[in-house]
Amino acid sequence: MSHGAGRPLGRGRTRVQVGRQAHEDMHRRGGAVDDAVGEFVHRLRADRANRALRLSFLRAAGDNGDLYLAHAGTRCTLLLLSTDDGDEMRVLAVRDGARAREELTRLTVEINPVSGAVEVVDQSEVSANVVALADRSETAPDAPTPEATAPAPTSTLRTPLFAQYDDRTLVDLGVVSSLLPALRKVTTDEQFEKLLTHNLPELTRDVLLALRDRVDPEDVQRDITAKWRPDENVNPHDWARAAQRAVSQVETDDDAVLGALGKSFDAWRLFLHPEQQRLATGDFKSSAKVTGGPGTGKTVVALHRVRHLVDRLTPGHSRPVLLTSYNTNLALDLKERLRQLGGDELLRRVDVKSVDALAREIVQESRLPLGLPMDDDAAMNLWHTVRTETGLWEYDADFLDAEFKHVILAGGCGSWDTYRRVSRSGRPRISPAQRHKVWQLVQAYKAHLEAPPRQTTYALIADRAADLERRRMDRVETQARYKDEQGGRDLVHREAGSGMWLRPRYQHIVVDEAQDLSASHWRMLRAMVRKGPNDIFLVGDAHQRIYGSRVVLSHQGIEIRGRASRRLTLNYRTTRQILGSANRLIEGSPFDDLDTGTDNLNGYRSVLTGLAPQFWRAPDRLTEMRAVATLIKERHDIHGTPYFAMAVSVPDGGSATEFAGILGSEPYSLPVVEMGKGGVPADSDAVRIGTMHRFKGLEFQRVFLTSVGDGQVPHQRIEQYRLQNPDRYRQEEQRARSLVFVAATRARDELVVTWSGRASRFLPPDADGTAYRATDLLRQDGPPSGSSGSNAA
Ligand SMILES: Nc1ncnc2c1ncn2[C@@H]1O[C@H](COP(=O)(O)OP(=O)(O)OP(=O)(O)O)[C@@H](O)[C@H]1O
Repeated sequence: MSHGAGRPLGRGRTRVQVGRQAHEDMHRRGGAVDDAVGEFVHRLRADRANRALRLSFLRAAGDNGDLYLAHAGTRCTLLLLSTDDGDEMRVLAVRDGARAREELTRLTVEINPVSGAVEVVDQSEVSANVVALADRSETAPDAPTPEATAPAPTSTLRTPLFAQYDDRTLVDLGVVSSLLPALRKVTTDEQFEKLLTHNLPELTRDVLLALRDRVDPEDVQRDITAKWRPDENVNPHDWARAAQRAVSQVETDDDAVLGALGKSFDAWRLFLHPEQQRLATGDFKSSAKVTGGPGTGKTVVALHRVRHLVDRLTPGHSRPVLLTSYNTNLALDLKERLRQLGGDELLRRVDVKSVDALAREIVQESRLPLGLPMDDDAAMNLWHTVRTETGLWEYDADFLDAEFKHVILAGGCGSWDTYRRVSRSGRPRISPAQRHKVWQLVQAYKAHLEAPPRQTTYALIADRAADLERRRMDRVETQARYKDEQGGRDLVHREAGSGMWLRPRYQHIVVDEAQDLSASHWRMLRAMVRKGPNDIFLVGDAHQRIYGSRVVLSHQGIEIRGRASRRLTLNYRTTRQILGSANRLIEGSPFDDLDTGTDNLNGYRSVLTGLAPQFWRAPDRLTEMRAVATLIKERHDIHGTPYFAMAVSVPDGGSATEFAGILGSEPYSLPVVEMGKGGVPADSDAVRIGTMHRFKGLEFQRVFLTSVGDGQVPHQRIEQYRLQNPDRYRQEEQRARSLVFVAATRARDELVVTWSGRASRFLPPDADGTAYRATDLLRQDGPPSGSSGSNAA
């Protein structure tokens, strides 16, 4: 049935949604288009009959939907889907310029039978691009492509890239059917890359990339397609239902849509992957855990989870939800991102703080003598002092510190007798006699801390806080039992003398970067929330563990069962090229799943494509630093990258100062800022310089991973353990790999790796031979380093 002028649109308010592809159209076109669409949506909501909107009927979509074109200011034209007689409208695509109307008219719009999403494809533009490339290779068969320098056979002789999959298979996997004619013409990787530059539906893009990487269709079905299936059957002709189904769209109310149409556009505020959405809004019998490689949106899920939990609270003024993380600067970052998601209203119901800050507050609140907390460096120095005083040189400070935190405190070892028996699984082996010596060292360490002026460490504070919270929770539970025995009468209890209400400290706890928390932290958190549905929700990745040691959550009373443990695999931050190099850093090493199992990065992938990482080799350190300065200056001056979007990672604090000195002085004079514990002011337009530790959880457009030389990464001091203590050696090596992995995966668009002397063994074996030479870069007549250049990764 067709409607000459569409179903009549009565007056009245309309619910307006903006689809993901339309958002991407806007994002690609920039701020003015965002503003124009925002203004249009605002007016459409108020009255769809407003003539100034210049809505014109285009064609019917199935039996219960209509497509309209509309003008948003003078800047752009929109394609809209109207259902329910105009009560529901969805912006499907946005174009600007003189040919906008024509471009929108020729779009194919269909309901994807797998996901139920309304999807848009510009068939003619896609075909034209693909065909143009095919023609080029026919007329110039010898022209080298980036992938192949051998003469290319003409396209007529080539087999289409996806020939082995029939149409049915592709559509069943989720590929939008209107793309198939163009897809069948794709015979080279170059054409495929071109196809990917189009604003394709997310599922289609992901499936095609997986098939191109030779992933078995059955695995694609399980790992990708299945995650997009809604809980109901999809009717690909029911446009009204499809419009309501808002696949992966988490904000459906209009104010939220409008709010996001500003200049601070961030897709994650509006659209989650269906798997992310399921996790953020799921109902779990007890705790839940989300793992996944860097950039898979774990933090995004954690933030949405917080909002979901807050939305379900009864109104009040308290803060019953805790959002916590290991680092102070990350906690600050989380607070800011939470504000972006739900404004001050959301923040008012949430405590956002680092675990150590929280532990400190608990101990302070108890009024027990706390002692002055030492920072990590001072705590480490104290181990050096104790070793010197006792003459027990056999154990280094790193080992002792870890043994103290991860065995003695984690195991609640208050006496030699308990330490003698405690399990040390996962720790380097030591004999019973050695264990005794370690115990002596620990006693000396504690004696130092207790001597006036009393001092303490964050590990001890967390341990003390965990005990205090455990006792508090015991009392809460005793009172609850008493209340039950009294027939459920609502007793108002107060802690004798303290004036504090006796109730669990939080209703829900959400933890980011969970892999770095210690056993004491988990004990404390466990005791802050009553065991029950949705108590603790944690996100983390053992591949990125750079502080703590393995903690088995179930041993800390945190139970995660069946479907409450999920892994995210789609990276939204880093290009496939960068990810490929980063993944090689940790390939083959075993990692845990934060519980009793193991984890891996199977299926971990990115749908973003970009440059291969660049490798630069320098004969000495000064040349390396000058090369980095030159590259940064060029990215800024020629490619327009703001300074704040670039970061330089260094192995230690001393190198940070050294780099800052060279970059900041003549002839480069670049604005630089060192990344400290408290982060960096967001508005300072300066290149960030920091140790790899500081890069955790952050992201930058371009990352310069420096000093990745032999003896520096991993540090040569670990060589002493190679023969003498192989367990320790493995641990140190794994941590060093994780650290470089974390730093490398912060890069969004470009990763530049530099070193002086010989390359680190973590880099590809031919790195020294294939890397660019920093000396060429610094020669007056040397070649430019072009951020579009690439070399072997
Ligand atoms: N569904 C989504 N749509 C668009 N962008 C997303 C989505 N999910 C995450 N992102 C973006 O991907 C990037 C990485 O997200 P996030 O920081 O949550 O990842 P993560 O898994 O916590 O990473 P890491 O472990 O490396 O800290 C961010 O830029 C975020 O905005």
